[in-house]
Amino acid sequence: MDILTARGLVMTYGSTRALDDVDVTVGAGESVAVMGPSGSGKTTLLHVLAGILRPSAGSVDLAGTDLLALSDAQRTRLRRDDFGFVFQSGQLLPELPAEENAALPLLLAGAPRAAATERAGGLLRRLGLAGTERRRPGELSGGQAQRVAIARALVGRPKVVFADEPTGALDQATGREVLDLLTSVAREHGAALVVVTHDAGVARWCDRTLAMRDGRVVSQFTAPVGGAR
Ligand SMILES: Nc1ncnc2c1ncn2[C@@H]1O[C@H](COP(=O)(O)OP(=O)(O)OP(=O)(O)O)[C@@H](O)[C@H]1O
Repeated sequence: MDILTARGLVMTYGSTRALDDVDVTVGAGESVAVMGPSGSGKTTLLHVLAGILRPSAGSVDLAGTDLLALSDAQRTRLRRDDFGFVFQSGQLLPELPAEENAALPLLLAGAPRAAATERAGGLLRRLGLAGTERRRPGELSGGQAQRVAIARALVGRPKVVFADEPTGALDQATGREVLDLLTSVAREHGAALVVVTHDAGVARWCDRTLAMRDGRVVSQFTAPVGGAR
């Protein structure tokens, strides 16, 4: 079953066609890597799929809901409830311990603190961060901070997690570890994943890789069943 379906996406900035008639579908629980040279439209695609940017043309449907037909307030709520986000560098709140950073989406949605931090703590431990729950971001390594950001992206049980170069600020070995965890934990939680990355090795962990060039999807690769997982 497809959870996210985008058709005929066009995004123009003046004379630049950042997206040029892109069709994308993402299955429920599926992980999709988006690759391509700088300027090929990867971030624009991610932002349009996530309802952050409104395309010049085309449609985006999340499980039967037309994202572009929603009001700004409805779209903001849908983003909060159904989507999780991981950015290049975690964007954690420096004053809050790891556990509360990870619990933030639940706390902002009004969940009781004990239940929210318990769920966040469980995710942090699954991500190999047992013992760091009370540390603030400044006391974590880059790889640890990104794992807190992954916990935060998943804590609200989103349908789709969007990650834009989530390992761009990490060395390659740490980056691969984090990407491996991101894909496997998203899979365990039944969340689909759309991840923009420059790391060609990422295809090992994702179900499918889209290659972009000049605003178009020029090829797609499906990972061999049972691949390197
Ligand atoms: N806000 C904007 N205003 C004008 N042009 C933009 C804007 N955002 C993106 N573009 C242009 O759209 C094209 C696609 O940009 P995008 O950031 O999506 O590419 P990308 O593949 O993510 O690149 P990178 O790997 O460097 O992050 C580029 O030519 C870029 O200059």
